[in-house]
Amino acid sequence: MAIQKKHAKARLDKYYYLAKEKGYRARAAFKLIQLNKKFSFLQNAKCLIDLCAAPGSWLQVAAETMPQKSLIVGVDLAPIKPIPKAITFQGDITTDKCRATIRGHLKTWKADCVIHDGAPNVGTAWVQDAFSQNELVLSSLKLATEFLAPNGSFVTKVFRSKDSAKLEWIFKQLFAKVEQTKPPSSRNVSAETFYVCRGYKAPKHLDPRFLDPQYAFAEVEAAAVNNEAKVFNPEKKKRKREGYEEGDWTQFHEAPASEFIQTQDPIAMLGSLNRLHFRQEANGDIALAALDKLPETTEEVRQNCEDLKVLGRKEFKVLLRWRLKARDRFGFRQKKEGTHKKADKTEDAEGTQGEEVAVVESMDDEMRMQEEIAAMKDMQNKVKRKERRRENEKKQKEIVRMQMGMTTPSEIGIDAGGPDDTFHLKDVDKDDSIRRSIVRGRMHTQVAPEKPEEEPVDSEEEEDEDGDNLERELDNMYEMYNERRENRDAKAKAKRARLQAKDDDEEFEDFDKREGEAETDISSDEDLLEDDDDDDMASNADAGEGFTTDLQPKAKKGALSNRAAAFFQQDIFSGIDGLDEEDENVQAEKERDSGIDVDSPELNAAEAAEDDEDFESVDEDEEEDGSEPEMVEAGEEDSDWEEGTQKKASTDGEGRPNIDIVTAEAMTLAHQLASGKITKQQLDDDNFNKYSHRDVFGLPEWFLDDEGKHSRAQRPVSKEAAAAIKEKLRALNARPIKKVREAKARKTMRAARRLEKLKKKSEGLMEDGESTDRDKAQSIQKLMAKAAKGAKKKKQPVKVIRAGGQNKGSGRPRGVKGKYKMVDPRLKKDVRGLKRAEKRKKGKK
Ligand SMILES: C[S@@+](CC[C@H](N)C(=O)[O-])C[C@H]1O[C@@H](n2cnc3c(N)ncnc32)[C@H](O)[C@@H]1O
Repeated sequence: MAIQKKHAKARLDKYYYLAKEKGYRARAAFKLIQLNKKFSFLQNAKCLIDLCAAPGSWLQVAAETMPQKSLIVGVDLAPIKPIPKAITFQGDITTDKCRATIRGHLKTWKADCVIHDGAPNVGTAWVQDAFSQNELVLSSLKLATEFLAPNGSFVTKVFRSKDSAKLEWIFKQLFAKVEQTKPPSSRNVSAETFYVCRGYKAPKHLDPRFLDPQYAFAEVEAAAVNNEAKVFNPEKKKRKREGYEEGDWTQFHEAPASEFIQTQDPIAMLGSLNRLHFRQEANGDIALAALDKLPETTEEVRQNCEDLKVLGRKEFKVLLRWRLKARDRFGFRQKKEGTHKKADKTEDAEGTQGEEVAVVESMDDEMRMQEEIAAMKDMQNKVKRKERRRENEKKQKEIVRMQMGMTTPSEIGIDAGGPDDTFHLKDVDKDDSIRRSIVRGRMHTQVAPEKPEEEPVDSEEEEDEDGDNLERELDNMYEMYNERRENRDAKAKAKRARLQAKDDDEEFEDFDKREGEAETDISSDEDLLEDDDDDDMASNADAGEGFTTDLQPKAKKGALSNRAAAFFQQDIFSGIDGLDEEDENVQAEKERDSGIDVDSPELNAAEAAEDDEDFESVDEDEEEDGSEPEMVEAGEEDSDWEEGTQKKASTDGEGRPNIDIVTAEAMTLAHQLASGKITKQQLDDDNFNKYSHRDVFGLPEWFLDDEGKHSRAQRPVSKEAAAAIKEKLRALNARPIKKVREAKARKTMRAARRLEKLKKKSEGLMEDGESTDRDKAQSIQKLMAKAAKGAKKKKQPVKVIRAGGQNKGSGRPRGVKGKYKMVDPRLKKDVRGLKRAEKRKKGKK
């Protein structure tokens, strides 16, 4: 079964992004918002206690929803960064110390609301998690009973388990109204549910057992016990969720071994008892004494009787055989009842037909069958697992080999695909959205396999789950890495925003409608000019290219990316000097470029070959005779959009394409074409290289991102072309961007103001009749020196911060303003040492 990647992405759902946008510390904020929307417990609360409040999103919601001057107290094991209008402290809600601290903060107040979203150290066994979460709920309820005002509300998270019913029962004893709900922002996959308990009854006396987990969770009804399963399949232990039976408070049960011999239901005894004993009671049990002395009662039998709970199938069999033999000896083997009980062949052979042996023998049959089935299943799973592991290893090796340049991606595609490919590229081509997702490496895309897969067996599911977990972890880590990178680097952020926008068809349509309205997700001019290096594959998909055919010529493209071109077409840019100047320059360069006499058909071929380059062509033939392209590709709309804008942007008055060449490779290629060094046919042939049919299906995003950066066709670059492009870029970079120009203008303005001030002051000095000319000259000189000093802005020193301790993570270290530089502690010490040594050296000289 293919590993699904849906989980990692699914975790970053809309609430995650919404929380980020709204400034909440966790997406959990929406759970409280939604709970409060339904039950309105916050609006009128004047005092609230948030138990298990870190990182503090519930406190944030409470602070903004509750009336001004409310008292809000939050506690958690983890520290909580300060929140306006809330008092927070670190503590364990199960301790008396925490209770005392809350009491200290509340003083004489009573809480109108106690909210609890606690989760223990989740990640161990589910049952354990649920149990300790429920214990935490009881602890929070205990605090609630102490601090809640009569009629107050208690809102808590509960993990659904056999104990949740018990908890509900307890809530109902203490509150007038108890409602269970799961807000939409709580993930469906999560076992959590929320109880909103209103109208606290504030009983004068509360039996402490109510809030004691030992009692509280002990009275759950037991389910019917399946003794057969315990005996036939003792290795498969079921989770024990039943609790104690009414009136049966012990977990240990024993019976005399003689009872086991006499009983008609030996399975039930073996399934329910802990021990079969041979102990003689006061009155004496003759049967037991006889049994004790029987030669069949071997040491092995005795040992098995000691602890039935630890026995396996084999040992149970031994006991059941022993029972039959003993019954034989005592002479109470019974007639076989009914035909449904099969007699054991060996015993039948001895002529014991009609005797009671059915249970054991049928068990043997049953067990044999079960064993066989289990063995077969095991074998099957093992083979599958082995195959899968081998395939993964092979694929991994191939990837490494490919990274080392020892193989081609297409080889990997063939190997990984194998004869039973779960999908076909052509199918994917048919659906544009799927294709785009796949190109981005999103394997969880909804490619519906033609044949529904068989229901996987349990063990397989577990295995896949492991794989999924690993995959999810990797995805999360990659996502976190990307986030950190984006925080540091605005360019990366802009790039991501651009990619996301490209991914969204609606955005494209909208953009089209607006025809050049502002594109807000592009943050800097440089970004606009920069063309994506590493999203080539993605942009190919967006441009409507299929996986199976890449031969159709693409839409043309100018020096600026489409978005950049559209961006700069906005009215707001029309009056800006620099940008107009830029346009003129670009135009001038275009004219210079179009000096290369490139006729369109050749150009088309060149651009078809330049698959990975920033250089695309208009389909001249199509434009002239209006004929339809031979192949209608998926994603046609997008490419239409691209073509439309491109055509407008880059044809001159006479309908000839204006080609602006922005890369050295493209320049080299254009030169080769123009000078006849290369023909269209050769270009076509060149286009079939190891990069042209890259199979990206099933590859994770991080891998594709990296591949996109490095694994691409290397085109020849001539020295002249490189120099020409370099020159062009230099000219482009020489032009200051608007912000720089503005800053310079501000500086000039400030200097002019200072000069004006100086003038006024010196005029005043000159008019002073008492001072001599010399004094006046000196004063004016002083003023000028002062003004000159003021003009020189003090350069802010760069603070050197040691990494480690509190400054472990990314982002600005606490309490540091201005420029800073993070260094390795060792480095800092070493540099200091060097400086000291240098000083010493100088001193000696
Ligand atoms: C899901 S988080 C709470 C999120 C919080 N409601 C928010 O909106 O930010 C669960 C918290 O329970 C806390 N926790 C678990 N056991 C605790 C205990 N015994 N005492 C205090 N806090 C505890 C954990 O430290 C964790 O921060």
